[in-house]
Amino acid sequence: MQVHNVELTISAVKPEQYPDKGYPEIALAGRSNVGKSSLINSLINRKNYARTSSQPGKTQTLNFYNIEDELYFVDVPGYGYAKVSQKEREKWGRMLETYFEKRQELKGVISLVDARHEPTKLDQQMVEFLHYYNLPLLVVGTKLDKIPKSKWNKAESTIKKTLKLTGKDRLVLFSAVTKQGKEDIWAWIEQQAQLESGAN
Ligand SMILES: Nc1nc2c(ncn2[C@@H]2O[C@H](COP(=O)(O)OP(=O)(O)OP(=O)(O)O)[C@@H](O)[C@H]2O)c(=O)[nH]1
Repeated sequence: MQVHNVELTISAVKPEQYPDKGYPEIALAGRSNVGKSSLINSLINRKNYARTSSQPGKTQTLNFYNIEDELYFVDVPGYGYAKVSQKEREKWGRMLETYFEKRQELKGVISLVDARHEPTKLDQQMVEFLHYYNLPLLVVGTKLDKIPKSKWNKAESTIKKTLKLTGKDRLVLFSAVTKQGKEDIWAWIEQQAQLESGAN
């Protein structure tokens, strides 16, 4: 997709605030600092649209980005930030459950993991949760430029094995620096959202 127009429609905390346009939605989830804002910025060809932060886990809202009046990217707040209280964490869990369980417009979830390391317990729990709701899943292994090419296969198999990915799930390794993987990610998004494909 050629992205020219992007707009942060709403930062929502409850379903009444979700947009009502009916566009397909692709959610992006991952632990704090995994590279989610960088991926979103790469996908929409912007340098700094989605905020890349040095304060991990700040956002506790679902941020709906309107992409070309065709779909929404839904930026799910990062998990695994130690300084968040138990109460905040429960609130976050309930917000996600409500969204993932009930949202008809949700067509797929991109779950980000750091390709340099074995996925964490929280990464595993997120994938279990998405499997439970039977949501189409694309796992993106980030920061690929930080791994030597000779270790890419190993990184892939570690992610697949640790997250117990099934034949239905997809895995793409990605770098926000080299943009490797970007086209495959867009192809998956267009397929899930049933958009016509086009060069980006
Ligand atoms: N080398 C390299 N660095 C990356 C890549 N992606 C992200 N980073 C860096 O990793 C750090 C975190 O990236 P963000 O995109 O802000 O991560 P985030 O997941 O949005 O973080 P939160 O805002 O805390 O949720 C930043 O310093 C980025 O520059 C990548 O593909 N390669």
